[in-house]
Amino acid sequence: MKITGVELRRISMPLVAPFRTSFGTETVRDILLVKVVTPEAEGWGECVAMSEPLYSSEYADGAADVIRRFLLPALPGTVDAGAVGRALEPVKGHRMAKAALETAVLDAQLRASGESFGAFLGAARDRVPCGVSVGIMDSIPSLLDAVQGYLDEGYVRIKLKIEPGWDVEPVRAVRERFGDDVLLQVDANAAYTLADAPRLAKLDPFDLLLIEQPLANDDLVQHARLARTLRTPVCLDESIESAAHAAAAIELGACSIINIKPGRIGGYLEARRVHDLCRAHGVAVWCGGMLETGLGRAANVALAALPGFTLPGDTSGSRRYYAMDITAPFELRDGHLDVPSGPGLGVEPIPEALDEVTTSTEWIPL
Ligand SMILES: O=C(O)CCC(=O)N[C@@H](C(=O)O)c1ccccc1
Repeated sequence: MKITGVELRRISMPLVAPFRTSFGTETVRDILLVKVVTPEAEGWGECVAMSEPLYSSEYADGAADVIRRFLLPALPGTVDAGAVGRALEPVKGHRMAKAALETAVLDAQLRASGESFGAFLGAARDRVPCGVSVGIMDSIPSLLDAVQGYLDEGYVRIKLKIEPGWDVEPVRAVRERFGDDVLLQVDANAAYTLADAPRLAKLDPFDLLLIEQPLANDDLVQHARLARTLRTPVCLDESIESAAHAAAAIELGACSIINIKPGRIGGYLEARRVHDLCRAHGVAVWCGGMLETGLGRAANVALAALPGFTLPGDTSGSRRYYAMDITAPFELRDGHLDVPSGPGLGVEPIPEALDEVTTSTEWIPL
């Protein structure tokens, strides 16, 4: 496709409630959107980088800068989405920025050809079961109220954020209140060290689906040592930034489940490669979330419909995070979200909603 130009747009999306993790509390999501304009169609990509480099080394201002100064100049005049990754290889890292640009090119291409994201990626289902991520709360009673509300909404899996001092007790309280049949998992966001292994082993009796990213992002060897001591399966998130990382983690026994977040991994094409690799090794995958708007959510729901996504993902309804989404809201139905079937992402930003949350736009002609 010949790219006429690219719009970098920043939006500020207030969360319906503070979302606390082991690395900070989000109250507003500052998001970089990338719009690729071609003669045939426009395409959208949502950069999942946070406003500060606390989840990973990337952050929204940095992503905009690297796209503006290095990624766009690296794109050939006419480009196919499958060639974007190769064209951007000389730039090291910046996977979330690359993912947003590649996704926007892919979306434009698919809108022009009339193919949906799900059909292109190889979706095997037309709806996906939805889990929900529950932040660290001020008290056990407020946690139980939140979990009750999400179960009432129909979520099929509960993920609890944990950190030292908020781990065994909240898990025990949820099990005691809601029973053993609720699908339950925890996410530490790298808040522990190997010295905490005895503490993490106290989670084993609660029959958790998994414990996500207990240790440091860059330490597969220690995760492998920890995995050998725990009964609860170890799942990696931040540690897996490519198919090569996934292969190394599987080889080392560092995890038995992987959370696939296309932005973290460098795009939906690499995410599919991780999916395919894991499926070949019998490693279950599920689709993670980064508080995406309906644009990123549409792409994630399409990805989550691939056959190897055998665990419910963090593909929640729009209202989990936003009172007003910038697209038509994703709404849970019987604990599932429908995979968009229209061309490309299958959703469009609603102009009025987008204008309301836009804090800056920048047009870059190519
Ligand atoms: O449902 C969602 O989109 C959020 C799921 C979630 O918990 N994301 C976590 C994570 O570590 O996976 C996160 C939150 C905020 C920022 C980055 C990551």
